[in-house]
Order: sequence, then structure tokens, then C-alpha cells
Amino acid sequence: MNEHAPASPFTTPTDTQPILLSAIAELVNAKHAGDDVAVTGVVSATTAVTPGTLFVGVPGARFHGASFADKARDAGAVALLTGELGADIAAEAGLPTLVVGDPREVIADVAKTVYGTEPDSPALIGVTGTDGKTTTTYLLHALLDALDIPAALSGTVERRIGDRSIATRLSGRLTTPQVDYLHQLVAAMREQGTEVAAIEVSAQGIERGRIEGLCFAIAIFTNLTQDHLDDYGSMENNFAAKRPLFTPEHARRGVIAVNDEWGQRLAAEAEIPVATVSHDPEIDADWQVTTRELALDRTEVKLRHRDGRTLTTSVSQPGWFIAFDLALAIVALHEHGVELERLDAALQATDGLQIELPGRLDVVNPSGPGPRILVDYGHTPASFRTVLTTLRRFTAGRLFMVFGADGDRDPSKRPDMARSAAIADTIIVTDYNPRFEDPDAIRRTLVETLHAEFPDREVYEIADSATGIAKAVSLANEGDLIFVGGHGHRRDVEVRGRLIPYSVKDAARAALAMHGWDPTSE
Ligand SMILES: CC(=O)N[C@H]1[C@@H](OP(=O)(O)OP(=O)(O)OC[C@H]2O[C@@H](n3ccc(=O)[nH]c3=O)[C@H](O)[C@@H]2O)O[C@H](CO)[C@@H](O)[C@@H]1O[C@H](C)C(=O)N[C@@H](C)C(=O)N[C@H](CCC(=O)O)C(=O)O
Ligand SMILES: Nc1ncnc2c1ncn2[C@@H]1O[C@H](COP(=O)(O)OP(=O)(O)OP(=O)(O)O)[C@@H](O)[C@H]1O
Repeated sequence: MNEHAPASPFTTPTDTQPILLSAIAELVNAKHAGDDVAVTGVVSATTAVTPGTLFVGVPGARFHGASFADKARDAGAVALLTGELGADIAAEAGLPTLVVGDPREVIADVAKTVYGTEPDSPALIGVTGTDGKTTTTYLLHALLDALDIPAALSGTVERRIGDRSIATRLSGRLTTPQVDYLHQLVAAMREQGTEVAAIEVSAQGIERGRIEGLCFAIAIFTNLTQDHLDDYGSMENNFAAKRPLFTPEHARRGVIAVNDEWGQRLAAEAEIPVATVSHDPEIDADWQVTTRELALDRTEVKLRHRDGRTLTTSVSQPGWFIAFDLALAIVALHEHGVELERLDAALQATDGLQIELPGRLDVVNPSGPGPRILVDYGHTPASFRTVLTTLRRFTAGRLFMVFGADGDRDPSKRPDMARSAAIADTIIVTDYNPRFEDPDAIRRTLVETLHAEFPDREVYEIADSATGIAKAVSLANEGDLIFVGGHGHRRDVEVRGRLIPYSVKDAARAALAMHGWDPTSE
């Protein structure tokens, strides 16, 4: 599977000052062999190479990056930075080379120097947490738009600067990109006039050095629930991976949701000033948030500061949690210096925040006819629970859940995913992204949990997701809701190392059409 993509010009700054290899050698204490060329960029993936870049060859789990030095050279790289082994591997490429002990350790410093990334240019708002990173970055971006502040965004779905965008699946695939790419992106944002950028910061990204050299103006924490236990071993380790974002090295101020014990701990342990936000009146916080789920396209949110100031608005999406994420976004911009009155005026001008979240509680057929189908990228037990509980309130009819579980990812969360799915009346278990696992075995865990613990639920096992959706549509009536958990915005599924095109929204539209409900959306 090729995870890399052609360099995208708008994410590459054009105004970087050329810097000599000898200056970089001095900066990182490297051995220098070959010509003293000038470089204008630094990247660790061949597909991001543009003419004039310094290619960094790092050893990875699958490849040694240095083995692609010739490819990088052909794409315009003018020099190589690597370790001793990398230099041997890349000898034939004939590039001027800097050799250091561990190239991963110096890459952030080099990127920062070459791209000239500085705090507040643009101001970065980083969002971390198990659920809600993507949602909160989109809410921030929409708020910035409403305020007429030039904005950018980077996360699981896309990298966006102004009105130009590249899908994340075409730009390294990572929610939080490699550190060289992130510095490059931030420099491109600066060059294109971005004032504030909303950046998803995954715990894996923090742990693997992808935010090194960057200091966020504001760091937001949404929540911590079970996910990636295969990676971390324990919630404690997952928490520990997120905590460094809330230190002076990486952020100046924090905005922390204290709804769960992890947020409360983080607020107590953070080494930067923080504003706390709570959805639970029993929990002490700087900002109390109350939400009212009015309709599938309107949720109200009221913020009250402990000093008595308030702001009331709404968002054009279902779910208290999205309204709560909006509260986090509002508090973050306020902490960044935007007056509450200005935020209030902008939100009033648009009658609340009007937003479309790609693949997040995305209604396929908002005006019908037929059962409404909603797709959502959430794939944790907690996100299933929150979303289904909300959807239950919006149907007098039956609630259907179509879902599967990831292969090669945290098998321990599967029984809990099934338990959350059991909030629905009818559950259809399908395949999701089996990767290298046996999909039958994944489904079996889900179905067995449902049969054992929820014997009165109607449960179907249908391997193919599109067929599972069609089954739900065949059983559903006008007034029922069908929730498809997992795929969201994704355009493919991963099976045995291959990416197979699949759009869950297209599958839902086809299923509706097949059963005589003509979808009217998009
Ligand atoms: C554990 C981890 O983070 N691994 C990432 C890491 O892999 P790696 O260091 O082993 O690299 P490798 O694939 O062996 O390649 C070695 C080097 O050769 C380079 N290369 C490779 C092939 C080529 O054709 N050209 C080329 O230049 C690569 O860019 C790399 O520099 O660098 C790769 C290139 O950037 C990533 O694709 C890979 O992400 C893996 C696949 C991944 O899934 N990571 C997950 C754990 C992750 O980080 N997820 C979080 C999100 C979680 C969430 O929000 O739920 C994220 O931020 O995305
Ligand atoms: N504050 C919140 N609390 C609980 N659930 C939330 C919250 N915000 C969003 N969600 C729900 O969690 C799921 C995932 O949301 P989102 O994609 O924004 O999270 P994420 O952190 O970006 O996840 P990922 O890293 O997997 O992309 C969705 O179902 C979303 O509606």
C-alpha cells in the first residue's frame, strides 16, 4: 500500500530562505561529506520532496528511508541527512550528506530552522483527546470563518489553508503528520496569511516527536476513553502520552474539559495556565456548559463563566457533545484573546454556527424520504454510546446500528463496542477494516457478546458493509433512524494491505434507492 502522495504545492512554502548544508551541519553537529549546497526545505518522505530539499533518511518499521535517496534525488532533493547506516545504504545516490547519530532526534530542529517556524505565526490551536479532535478543529475553523480571521486546519480528514485543501489520505495519512511535514505546513500557512490554525494532535503524534519545535498558543483536551490500548497498554500510558502537550515546551495556555477524571487530573497536573470547562454542574470548572438537543439540525449551548458572563448559541448538528466541543472552541478562541462579545456577535449574525462535519454525524438524506441514515467516523465504545443515546432521543421509531470493528487494533475494546451498539433495537454486524486479521473472527466476538448479553436484540451478521446497510434499509420504515458507525469520511477499507475503495455514504444512497427511497441529499 502506498501511503505517500505527490507533493502538494500549496502545502509547500515558497519563501523559505536558502540555508547552507554547512550551517545545518553545525546546528546538529553532523559530519558533512560532499558539496556545501543550499537547501530550501526538509522532508522525510520521498513523495513530499520538491526541488532544493534536504531529504532525511530515517529507519522505520518497514523501510530505511535512506534506501529511497535516489528517488528523492530524482525528485529534486539536493542533499541527505541520515545516520551511519543510512549513509552506507544511500552511498550510490551520490548526494551531499550529513551524518548524525540519530536523524530522528535532529529532524525537528532542522525543520524549525529551515522553515523558520515561530510561535504565533500563525497561532496554533492544538486539539487532543480520544473523541472530538476532528469535530473541535472543524468547529474552530468555522468559528474563525465567522469571525473573518484567516484560518487553516490539519487533521484526520484534510489539510486546509484558506480555500485550498488536500485529503489527509493523500498527504501522509497521519492525523498528526511527521514533524518535518508539520513545520512545512505551518510555514505554508504563514506564507498564505493564516492567522490561526486548528491542528489535531494525536497522542501517537506527541509521543513520536511529531510536534517537536512547535509551541501551540492554546492546547485543548476533549476527553480520554478507551482506544489504542494495544498501543499504550493502559489508560494511564495513554494519558501520559497526551500530557506533554500541556507543558510550556508545547503550549502557552490550555483549555481542558474536566467531565472525566482524566481531564480533572490533567487540569491539576498541567504546567501551563488552564481554563477548565465542564458539562456536569457537580464538577467545579471555570466554564459551565449546558446543552439542549433541539433537533437533528440544532443543538443549543450555553456557556457560563464563574464570574457570571454568559454566551448562548447553537450549532447545526445533533448531539450535546458537538455543542460541548463548540464550547471548547469558543473558550479556546476567547483564551487566545477574542472577546466574548465579538464571538457572540459573529454567532448571532449567522443564527448559531452553521457547519457540515465530514463524516461526523453526517445525515445522508436530511430531508428524506425514508429512514434517515447517519454516518459517523467514531469507532470507540464511548463514541458509539454517546451518539446512539443522542439518536435515540430523535426517533419515535426504531434505531438501527450497522457497524464492525477494526482489525489489528485494540481487540480488547470489541466487546464494549458491541455493548454500546446494543443501545440500538436492531444491530447489523459487518466488516470494517479487517487489515491482516480474520474478519470472521472479529465479527464473531461482536456477535457473541450481543447474543450472550442482549438476547432480546435483533442481531444480523452480514460481512459486507454495503449489504448490511441495505439490510437495515430493507427492515426500516419512515421515522426510523439507521446509524452506520465507523467509516465516516473515509473513501476506502483496508484488507490485507490493500486499500479497497468504499464510501459508506454512497452505499447508503444506493441502499435507499434500491428500496424505493429516493435520496435527495447532495
Ligand atoms: C508507528 C508510526 O507512527 N509509524 C509511522 C512511521 O512509520 P515508520 O517510521 O515505521 O516508517 P516506514 O513506513 O518504515 O518508512 C521509513 C521512512 O521511509 C520513508 N519512505 C517510505 C516509503 C517511500 O516510498 N518513501 C519514503 O520516503 C518514510 O516516509 C519514512 O520516513 O512513519 C510512516 C510515514 O510517515 C507512517 O506511515 C507510520 O504510521 C503508521 C502507518 C500508523 O498507522 N501510525 C499510527 C499509529 C498513528 O500515528 N496514528 C495517529 C492517529 C491516531 C488517532 O487519531 O486515532 C496519527 O497521528 O495518525
Ligand atoms: N466531546 C465529545 N465527547 C464524546 N464524543 C464526542 C465528542 N466530540 C465528538 N464526539 C463523537 O466522537 C466520535 C469521533 O469524533 P471525532 O472524529 O471528532 O474524534 P477524533 O478525536 O478526531 O477521532 P479520530 O482520531 O479517531 O479521528 C464521533 O462520533 C463524534 O460525534
